[in-house]
Parts: sequence; C-alpha cells; structure tokens
Amino acid sequence: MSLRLGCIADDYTGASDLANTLTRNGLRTVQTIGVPAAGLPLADVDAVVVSLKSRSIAAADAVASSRAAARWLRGQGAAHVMFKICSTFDSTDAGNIGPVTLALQADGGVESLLVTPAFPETGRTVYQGHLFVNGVPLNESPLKDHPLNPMRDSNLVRVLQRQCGDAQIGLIDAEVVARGPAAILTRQRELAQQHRGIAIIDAIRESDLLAIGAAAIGQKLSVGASGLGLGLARALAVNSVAKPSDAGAPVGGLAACLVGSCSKATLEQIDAAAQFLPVLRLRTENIMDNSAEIEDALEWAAARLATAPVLIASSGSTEEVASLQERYGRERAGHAIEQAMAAIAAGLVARGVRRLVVGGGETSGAVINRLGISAFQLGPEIAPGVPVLRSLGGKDAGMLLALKSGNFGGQDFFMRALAMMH
Ligand SMILES: Nc1ncnc2c1ncn2[C@@H]1O[C@H](COP(=O)(O)OP(=O)(O)O)[C@@H](O)[C@H]1O
Ligand SMILES: O=C(O)[C@@H](O)C(=O)COP(=O)(O)O
Repeated sequence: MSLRLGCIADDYTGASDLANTLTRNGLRTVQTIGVPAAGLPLADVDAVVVSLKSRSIAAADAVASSRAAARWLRGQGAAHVMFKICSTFDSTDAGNIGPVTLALQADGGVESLLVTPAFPETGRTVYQGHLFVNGVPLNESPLKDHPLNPMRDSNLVRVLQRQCGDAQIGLIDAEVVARGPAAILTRQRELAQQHRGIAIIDAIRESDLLAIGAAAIGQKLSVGASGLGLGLARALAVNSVAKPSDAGAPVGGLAACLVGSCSKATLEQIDAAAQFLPVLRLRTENIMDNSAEIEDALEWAAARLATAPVLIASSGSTEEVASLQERYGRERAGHAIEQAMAAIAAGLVARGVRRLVVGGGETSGAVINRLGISAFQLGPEIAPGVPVLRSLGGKDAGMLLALKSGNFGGQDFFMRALAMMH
C-alpha cells in the first residue's frame, strides 16, 4: 500500500508529537528512527514519521539526512512530504530549517510551499508572521534562553530569511487564511510570481490549520509543527477513524525518568515530581570532568528502583547552564551531557527498566540512539504532544517510552506519564 503522508522530523520528541497528532486525526502512523531498514511492515500504515536528530547539527549533515529520508518516503508512495520542525522554530542563523527546506524544495521541483510552526493546542500561534508562545512573543518567552538555540526574534519571515540566502521569504497573513484554501492558493501563486516560493503562513486557531492543510495537501512539500500535521491529516482522513491500538498495553518491569531539558516547564515538572519520587540531580561539572558520575547515578538508581520509579536530571537553571557553557562551550557541554544521559539510559535498561520517560528533544535523541530502538507504535496521549510509545524491533522491543519536548506537559507530567505506563 502507498503511504498517504510522509514526514521528516528534525528531532525525536518532535516526531512523537507529530505521530501522536496524525494518529489522533485518523492516520495509522508509525514513527521510525532514521530511514528504516527493509522489512518494517508498512501494509497497514497511512503515515510514517522518520525521526532525525538534525536540528542542532551542521547544516550540510541535516540536509543530507533529510534528503535521504524524503527520497525513501517518496519511494514508499508519499505524494506529500512534511518537514516537521519545532513549534518554537528552534534553529540558528546557520540553519537548519532554511537549508533543509531549500534542499527538499529543489529535489521535489516544488514551486511554492507553506511554512507554519503554529500549534494552538500548545499555545503556539503565528500572527503577521510573528510567533507567540502562550501569548508572549517568541523572543520574550523562555525560548530566548534555550541552551542550544536561543530564539531572540519573533519575526519568522526575518528568521527564515537569514537562513535562506538569496531565496526570498513571503508572508500569507491571517486575513487571507480566514478566506480559506482557495484564497491561500491564490496568494501563494502571487508570491511565487514575485519569486517568493517559500511563505510563512499565519495560524491562530484550528480552523486556520484546516484551511492550510487543505491547501497544502495538493502540493508536494510543507514545513511546520504538529498543527500543520493536524491540517494535513484532516485533509486526508476525512472519513476515517484510526482503530485504537494496543500499543499502550502493560509491559511490566522497572520504571525511570531521565531529564536533560532545561526549559522552565521541565524545571517545574522536576520540582513537582520530587515530592513523590526519589530525584537525583547530576553534578554536570563532574560529567565534564569525566569522573564517575554515570556509575554513581546507576548505583543510586539501583538502590531505589525496586521500590519506586526514579528520576535522574542534568537540568539546570539559566544561570547554571550559562556558567557551564562559559567554561566548556555550548556544544561541548550539551553533547557531553547528552552522552552521559544515553549511558545512564543503557545502564538502567540493563538493570531491568522497561518503562522510560525522557525529557528533552536532544536528550531523547541521544538516549534512543544508544538503546538502538528502530521504530515506535503510538499509544495513548499523556499530554498534548506527548504520547506513550511502544518500541518495535531490536533487543529492546516492547518497552514503553515517552519522549517529552522540554516545553510540553503540565506540572504533574512525570507522575501522569508513570501512571499511564504499566
Ligand atoms: N545543566 C546543564 N547545563 C548545560 N547544558 C545542559 C544541562 N543539562 C542539559 N543540558 C543540555 O541542554 C540541551 C537541552 O536540549 P533538549 O534535550 O533538546 O531539551 P529541550 O527539549 O528543552 O530543547 C541538551 O543538549 C542537554 O545536553
Ligand atoms: O513542535 C514542538 O514544539 C515539539 O514537537 C518539538 O519539536 C520539541 O522539541 P524539544 O523542545 O527540543 O523537545
């Protein structure tokens, strides 16, 4: 069977967020880690979300892996490919949203395409090309202090323009969107004639996303967050309802949470969890100094896991993050901590953990890569954008996981996740 929708996500939490939205809107969806090896059963699947860890790597590498994923998806019959980016447009002036979009546009021979990170269900809206996070302009939101991609400009036309060299970026505003898909397509054609083949498009509410999805689905490529996925899924799955899956069925075994996100929301969630769970806060200086922090953490966990789930976090305040980065450099600090979290994850699984909640996109990427998981089936939703996942294939098949975007979930997220993962 041909895929109805192919998606490429630039990180793993983002991929599970999108796969969750597609599933909830009627598409039978599988999340793969990278381009899957031959043999993944796709007979009963409408959509595949290929997860890449390409958000914060060199632009040339992000382009190469995204191109390979698009080729594979088109080879499976996907007429439309969506490039899933973060709803807070996480990127730098060096990329990677612009370079990847330009490459996919060129490969697909795409004259015109729509870009929107809007996801109103989680408070992300775009108006006059400016991105708001829970009503606050992006550059005033907590994203201004992200450890890897601090977002200091809410004007997405400007942000994307800086990543796209000579290609001119257009804007389709809320007034056009409110007039529906035909008006959007007309405006896209006008912009394309002015050599603006890439357009940021406003979206404030779900009805906007439906109009955008209906306009975009007839084209070969679109770029956005889960809100765009909702629009595309609804345009495709008008009459179908995906059957409930048994992906969330109990697996038993021990449970743990591993957290590397330093977002404001996650810091609050860790504090809330500490009232109910043993929480270990890693000494990040020790991780950088190659000391025995990983072994110590595993020993600490082993002494507690049999009686209760544990939570291990590297997360620090904006000041703590800044001080570590000053000493070791942003990338080196981020990478070393991610690798430490991955090693702890492997150690926890070796000690019998079968239910694992991971906080943070890059952190999730490092953990899932280390565990060697190749694909996920979608289970029930824990919070908007965060589903329960069941691992498929490989030695760690049949684990339950949740990959939480740093900014998603309510204060009780970790307790809620553990209560849904048996
Ligand atoms: N205490 C810390 N100091 C500096 N960097 C940290 C600290 N804890 C985690 N990090 C790094 O910050 C980054 C967080 O990114 P990520 O896991 O994607 O979270 P989010 O989902 O909030 O973006 C990772 O690279 C992680 O290794
Ligand atoms: O679109 C979103 O906000 C999320 O799906 C996402 O991409 C999360 O990224 P992280 O915050 O880095 O986990």
